[in-house]
Amino acid sequence: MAEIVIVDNPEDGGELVARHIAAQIRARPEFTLGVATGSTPLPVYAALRRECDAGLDVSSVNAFALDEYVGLPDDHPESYRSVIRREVTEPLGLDPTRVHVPDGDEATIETAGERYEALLAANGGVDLQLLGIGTDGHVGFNEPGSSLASATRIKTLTAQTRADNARFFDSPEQVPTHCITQGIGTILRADHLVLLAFGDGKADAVAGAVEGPVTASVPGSCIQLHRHVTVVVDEPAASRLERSDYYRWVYENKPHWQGL
Ligand SMILES: N[C@@H]1[C@@H](O)[C@H](O)[C@@H](COP(=O)(O)O)O[C@@H]1O
Repeated sequence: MAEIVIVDNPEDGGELVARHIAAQIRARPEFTLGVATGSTPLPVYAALRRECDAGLDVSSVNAFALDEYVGLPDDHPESYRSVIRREVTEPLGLDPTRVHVPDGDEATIETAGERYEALLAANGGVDLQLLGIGTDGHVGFNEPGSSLASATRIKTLTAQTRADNARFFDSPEQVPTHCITQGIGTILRADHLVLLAFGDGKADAVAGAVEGPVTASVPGSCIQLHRHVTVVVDEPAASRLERSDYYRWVYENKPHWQGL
């Protein structure tokens, strides 16, 4: 079972996860962090930045992003390459040559998935993968129906995801129709998955992912197939979990020697 941690607010969730990541980096400086875009992981990055300001050395940390839009120029402010640079690489002071984002260039898109898989394999994989979840249950950009064994590849975004992400663009029509995303099979190869979700808009997706059947119709339910998963949610996002009292009890009675 995944460990479900119900926190008072996103900031506490960010602190908890960042403290764990910082400890891992201190133990092994060449740590590989799987980074995600979206608003959900921002409190983790903010807390990690405080760790860096307090002296955490991240010069050997590698980072791999989950996904990218197809067809946006690299320097478009909403390309995930730009978002990761602005929200992760620069504030944390990561070495940009160690930060990787799938290549969404249309001209070479046909081989981009294979190239990204090869890069991940050459790096030895991801140690800890941060995940948000879409309101439709997607992880990365694996929309409902994505194969649970999928590798990095091109996907067509759903109308729901395009509507959700329209807030980042001047108009809804500007949201790209296609993306390249690590597959669910790729994500499941990371050593530790940390899925975060905040707000009641995520309550159904969280309930489906944690307690629903494992199904390609709710890609987030893939976490049930992984041996080491931590789900960090606030009360509103946890509100549709049937066993939340049990999760709280488990967390409160966790042996002191067990980390995240
Ligand atoms: N591709 C990203 C996902 O990786 C992210 O987890 C999700 C939720 O975003 P947010 O955290 O802003 O709710 O939507 C985006 O479309």
